[in-house]
Amino acid sequence: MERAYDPYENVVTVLEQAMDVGNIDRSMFEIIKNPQRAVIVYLPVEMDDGTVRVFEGYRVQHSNIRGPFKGGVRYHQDCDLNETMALSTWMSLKCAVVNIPFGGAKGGIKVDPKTLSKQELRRLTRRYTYAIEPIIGADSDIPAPDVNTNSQTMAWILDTYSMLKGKPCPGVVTGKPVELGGSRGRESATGRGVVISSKLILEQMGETLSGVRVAIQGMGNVGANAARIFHHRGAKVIAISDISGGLYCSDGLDIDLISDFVTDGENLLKDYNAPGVTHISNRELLLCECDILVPSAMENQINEELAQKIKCRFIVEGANGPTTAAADTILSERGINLVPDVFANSGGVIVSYFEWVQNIQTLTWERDQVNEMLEGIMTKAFYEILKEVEVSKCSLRMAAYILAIRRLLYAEEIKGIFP
Ligand SMILES: NC(=O)C1=CN([C@@H]2O[C@H](COP(=O)(O)OP(=O)(O)OC[C@H]3O[C@@H](n4cnc5c(N)ncnc54)[C@H](OP(=O)(O)O)[C@@H]3O)[C@@H](O)[C@H]2O)C=CC1
Ligand SMILES: O=C(O)CCC(=O)C(=O)O
Repeated sequence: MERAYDPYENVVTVLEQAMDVGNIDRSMFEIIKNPQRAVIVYLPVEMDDGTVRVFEGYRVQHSNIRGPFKGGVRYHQDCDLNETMALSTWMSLKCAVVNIPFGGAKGGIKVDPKTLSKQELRRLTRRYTYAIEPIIGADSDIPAPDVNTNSQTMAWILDTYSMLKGKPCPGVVTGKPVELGGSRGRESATGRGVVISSKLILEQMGETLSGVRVAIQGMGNVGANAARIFHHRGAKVIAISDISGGLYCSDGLDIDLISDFVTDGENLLKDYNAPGVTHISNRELLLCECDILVPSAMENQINEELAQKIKCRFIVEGANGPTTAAADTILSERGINLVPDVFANSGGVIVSYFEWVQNIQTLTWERDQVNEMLEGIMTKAFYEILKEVEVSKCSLRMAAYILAIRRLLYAEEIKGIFP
């Protein structure tokens, strides 16, 4: 019988592969593999009808060796401890790849947020913050948005934490509203980073974004912002999707019109109609002929079976862990270039870093300055990854992992592992 996909098992497999390819001392593997702390919390919440439900939540702190723990909070019905462990590991790797002074963490609550009212979500978020308050803080662990959470969620976390501390603590979360100390450019940063990654990989082939055909799975924070920025930079977004299915137009979709249609969060793409636009399934989107495929929804979207059939030239991973380790090998054999999640979606945490720096120094920066600095950090990291590709004769994913693992282990070594 086929075993169910486990994201943590997947990231551990890739870590092992990278340590072998990079010739890294395997005796250090357990340090990289295991999170420093994994917390499960149970959250009693009063529903609007007066009943009480208890939700399960998590905060996994993978590593703070290079700086405070950092990573988003996800609300999803399939969220569990193993997924949160995988996501926290990816955060440590991501911050190390782009060389920002943060470690890695991730949080989540097992809940389908679409079944809760706004008031119920607020009470749930406040309960969760209360439960993890002892282990978060501007100098210890800094949450941010992830799937089904946003600047509003961060505002609730900020307010609850500040109430408990008896003072404003803006640096405890990033991705909050600009009016509460959020950074300009954070909302669109992950999508912008995906476009920067695409531009950088195309440049290696002597190409530009102009006219390239892009298919994007997921029309949330990452996918929608990436779609908009691709569109405005001259790429042709030919397919996009959300949970209800996808839209396809070989001449390019009108992303501005579609964004307006889905902006309030009420409308689904399945209800969008326009001349020349056809409805496709998420599977058809992943298999459509295009230059760049951007999975920006969930893990485990590109498996072995799909990897054999995918018809794109490049994959740029907007989501965390959308490609399984087995699929990765097949894509590599087929010569499909893949820009890995730990680099491609790092724009969010990079601008979160800028937000945190602004908060602790009581500064506010302009959007252009933020975007320019984001591009600078990503470009530098990309060339470091390319250098590692040459040295280790490996894929971009392997090179990014090798670079990150070496940085994490070097920090362990100079700190002195034992007290
Ligand atoms: N937000 C951020 O800054 C960052 C996010 N990421 C990663 O990017 C990915 C997306 O996150 P984000 O955009 O924030 O999340 P959002 O909740 O904003 O959006 C998720 C999108 O994916 C769609 N979706 C969910 N499940 C499926 C599915 N099975 N098939 C197709 N579409 C699906 C959702 O559709 P619907 O809305 O209809 O449910 C929605 O359009 C995640 O892997 C996340 O960890 C990585 C770095 C930073
Ligand atoms: O902005 C952040 O701190 C983290 C974003 C995130 O969760 C991620 O990169 O996966």
